[in-house]
Amino acid sequence: MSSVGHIEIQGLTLGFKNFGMVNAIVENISLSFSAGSFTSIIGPSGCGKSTLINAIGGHYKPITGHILLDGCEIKQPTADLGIVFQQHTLFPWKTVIENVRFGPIQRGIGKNDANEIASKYIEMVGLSGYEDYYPKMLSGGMQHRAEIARSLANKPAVLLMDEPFGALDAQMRTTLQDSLIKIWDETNVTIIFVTHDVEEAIYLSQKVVVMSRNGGKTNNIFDINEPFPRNKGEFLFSNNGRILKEKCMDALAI
Ligand SMILES: Nc1ncnc2c1ncn2[C@@H]1O[C@H](COP(=O)(O)OP(=O)(O)OP(=O)(O)O)[C@@H](O)[C@H]1O
Repeated sequence: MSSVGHIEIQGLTLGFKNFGMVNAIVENISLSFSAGSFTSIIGPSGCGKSTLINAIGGHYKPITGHILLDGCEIKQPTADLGIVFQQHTLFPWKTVIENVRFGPIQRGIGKNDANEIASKYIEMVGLSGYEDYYPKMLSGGMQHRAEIARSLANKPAVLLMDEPFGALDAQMRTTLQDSLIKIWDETNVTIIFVTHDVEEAIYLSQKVVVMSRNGGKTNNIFDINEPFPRNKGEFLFSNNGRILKEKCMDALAI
């Protein structure tokens, strides 16, 4: 079990100012993500999933309430909070290894050590041999792998993922899902994963949080008590898998 990466959300309200008025998106939610856990967040479009994940990443300030990482208030983005988005954010003018070692070098780590760190995570995501490729020379799935390696190279306590596999075809998605579970197992990082795909949420996570249409309420939280490693096909079509899927779909319809 990991000792770092515990996120605690207390009475959180998030919103945006429009014409001088604050429009609350997420209202008074409280949630806990234990250190080293894997949680998925699902919910209807526009309910505030991305807003919440960005706030956990230190990009939005709460209107009220608190977001704590291991007991300390999150006030700004830090290396402890890695974020992977659906859209690619790799530097196009840098190679894979230059992208991945960027964070460590920014943190003052020497080039040789940064290369070693980068190589470790490039290998972990299955991109060995592509170190000197530029992003445009990689497929969409490979770019996602490089993004994940770049986040992991900062040794974050928490990895926040906002629909990272949303734009990929089904086969690539399954491959990356399996890679992610392996990476989670190897790193013990806390993962908070936003997705539209109920099956993806159930397959990957220990817990699924369903946000509601109004005020992003999180009253429906389902524990996925299926041991890892999971067999995707078997689990999703098992009685347990089907019941969980139905429960999530019902909660989404509220
Ligand atoms: N920068 C912003 N300024 C004003 N309103 C915003 C801003 N960002 C998001 N919103 C609004 O906040 C609400 C929630 O958006 P958010 O992107 O968090 O939803 P979501 O659940 O992630 O949606 P989707 O599933 O479609 O990605 C939306 O109504 C959106 O218009």
